[in-house]
Amino acid sequence: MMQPTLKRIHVLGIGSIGSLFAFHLVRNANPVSLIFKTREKADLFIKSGSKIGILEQYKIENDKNSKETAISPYHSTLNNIGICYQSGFIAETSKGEYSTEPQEKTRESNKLNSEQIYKQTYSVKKASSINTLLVTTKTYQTLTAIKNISHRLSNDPVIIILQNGMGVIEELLEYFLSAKNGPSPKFIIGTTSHGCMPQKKNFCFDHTGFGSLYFAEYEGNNYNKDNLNPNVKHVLEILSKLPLEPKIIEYPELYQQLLLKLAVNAIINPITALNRCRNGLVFETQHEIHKNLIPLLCKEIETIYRAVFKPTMPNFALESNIYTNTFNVSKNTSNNHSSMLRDVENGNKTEIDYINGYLVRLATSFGIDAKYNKMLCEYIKKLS
Ligand SMILES: CC(C)(CO)[C@@H](O)C(=O)[O-]
Repeated sequence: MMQPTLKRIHVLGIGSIGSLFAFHLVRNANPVSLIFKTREKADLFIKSGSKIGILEQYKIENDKNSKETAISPYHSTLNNIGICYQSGFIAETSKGEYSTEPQEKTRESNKLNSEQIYKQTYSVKKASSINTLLVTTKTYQTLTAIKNISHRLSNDPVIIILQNGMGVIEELLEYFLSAKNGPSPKFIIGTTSHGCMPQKKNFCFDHTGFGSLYFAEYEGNNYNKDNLNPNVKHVLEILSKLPLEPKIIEYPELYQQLLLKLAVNAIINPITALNRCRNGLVFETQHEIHKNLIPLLCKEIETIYRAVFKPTMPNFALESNIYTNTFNVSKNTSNNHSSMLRDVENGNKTEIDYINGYLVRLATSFGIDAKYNKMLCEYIKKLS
């Protein structure tokens, strides 16, 4: 069998989750390139030392019998010793340039613009083509971000999609199908409840909640579980070694995990954004209105999922299980500002169209009126 020709993993979307994964991929000895949106951002990364810092902040039980002590091989090295830095990344731009270490500084002329300063300061090289791409961008930015790097994709890249919300894979499939003679990627879809938040310091993050992590080959790849594509298999092997408790599963099970996570996000994200509160306060009594809304949302989501899975309803999709699962995530990530709250705080667009909006579209396709999800979409859009 032909050996996969995978070299470097490119990460698109250098936010909290992208950085957490890039950090652990490099610690596991995988070559990683970070694709920054702008030259300025790549420049800032290099000036900050070309490193990512992670502070493991999730609670570790000291009890010897506790399962949690076995979660990550990095506990002993990372926990209680403060932030841990990882270097060894290449910073790239979407155009396909990357910068090596600073050359002799020649910044004496203030007549130079930032582009010229950059060119004189760093040696800018042409970046390699992309075989393996980990996408952790915001859902609404993904299609544009992929279009911007499409000239750099190899003929048969493996694209891993790991983000909140749903609906992006459909957009990407449509794009790649319509681009004649373009690359024909194989997709891996992931979902995670690991909590990670940016610190004030550039490129430093708090890993605040040790959650779950699942990956599966996307079924639309003409998935055949007895004969996985060798490149996909190789990438799944790399992902399975991450110290974040990854589980490699089959797509139908992953689809359920995606819908489970979607339900969590459809409750925690808009409620934290509307109340400007941390995840841990979503179920607290001081937020009475939204406390009453949660059971209604759980019921509505159950109705939608019942239509999706008809005639066999999986347990996770029952109203009571959606409630319990969301409650647990809110407690496990209690100190987090949800991604939607952070978007609202920073004046950014939110992912509401790919979370509650996706549920509304799914409901409509079954003739269901998802009025509580619709209401949350309207409220959130007024904020951002
Ligand atoms: C799980 C979650 C709600 C934790 O903050 C996260 O998915 C988020 O912030 O969107």
